Amino acid sequence: MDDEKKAHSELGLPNPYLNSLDGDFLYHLGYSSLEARNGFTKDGVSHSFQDVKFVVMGGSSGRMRSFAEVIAREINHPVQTAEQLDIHRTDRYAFYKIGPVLSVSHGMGVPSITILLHEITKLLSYAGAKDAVLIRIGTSGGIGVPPGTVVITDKTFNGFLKEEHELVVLGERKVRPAVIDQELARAIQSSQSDARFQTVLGGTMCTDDFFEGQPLNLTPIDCNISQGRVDGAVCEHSDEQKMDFLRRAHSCGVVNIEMECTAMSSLCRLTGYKCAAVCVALLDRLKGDQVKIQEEEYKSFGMRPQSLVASFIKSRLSS
Ligand SMILES: O=P(O)(O)O[C@@H]1C[C@H](O)[C@@H](CO)O1
Ligand SMILES: O=c1cc[nH]c(=O)[nH]1
Repeated sequence: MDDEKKAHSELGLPNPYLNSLDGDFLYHLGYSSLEARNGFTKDGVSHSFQDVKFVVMGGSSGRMRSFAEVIAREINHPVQTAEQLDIHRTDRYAFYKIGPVLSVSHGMGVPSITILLHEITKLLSYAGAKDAVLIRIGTSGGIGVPPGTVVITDKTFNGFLKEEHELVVLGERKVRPAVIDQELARAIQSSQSDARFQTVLGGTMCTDDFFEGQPLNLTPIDCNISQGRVDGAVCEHSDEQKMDFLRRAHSCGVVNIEMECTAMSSLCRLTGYKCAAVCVALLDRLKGDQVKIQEEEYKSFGMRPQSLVASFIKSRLSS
């Protein structure tokens, strides 16, 4: 085996340079490869990342704090308060460890989740937790599904309605396949224990903006409207163009729109980690753009992906 292939296979990540690093500091998480391998101490107690089986991620720090306490209760973890479960070292990402579960915030959009995914998959790989599963619990705009529906993603699309993720590396456009694990998506759906809400398996479109569209200007605007809202500070497309695009997306199987899924599915495919996206729809975009949801409803909708993923993790841990 040549040196490059050997380096790659030792860590299990597709980067031959990693093995020659003299220690790797995961700057945005605040942990080092040494701590990933050997464990770390918090409040005088030793912890390891080697036992991690699930990494649950979501945009906001409050949601991930809540999920830390939800999953602690579900799996009867000896420690149940967010303060005790909190292992954050930087203020970039909220970070909790609940036995075999990490609960981590990822911020909004592809750049923010991408940084987390690079660092968290290195952390898992250094720790030898190669079988860990990554699950995003989020909010989204539905297309043709009622608000409150929980969408478990079975296909991830970019704003061109392709199952691809695009990025610019060294001044060149790179296109990577963005495919998601079907068996995992179905297993999450079938683990639902709370029958008070609807779930659907369906396509999720990832965009680089909540309002207009992608920053890339590579195609005519009507091919690339993305979330296509007409209520941003700037809007250069018409409401009719928006509706045509949303209907076209729906006819391709897209049932919700968010801002992270193709980055996650394409990076996980390359790093070898299984991943899933479980997002509640806050509105039906075929009926409007404004998210006018009341606070109580927002809170209860936000708990749905948490409840579903907690049931899934509980069932996996007890099987
Ligand atoms: O996980 P969250 O609720 O942050 O996911 C969606 C996609 C964007 O990050 C954000 C836009 O409101 O919500
Ligand atoms: O419409 C929406 C709602 C939540 N998140 C999104 O990205 N879009």
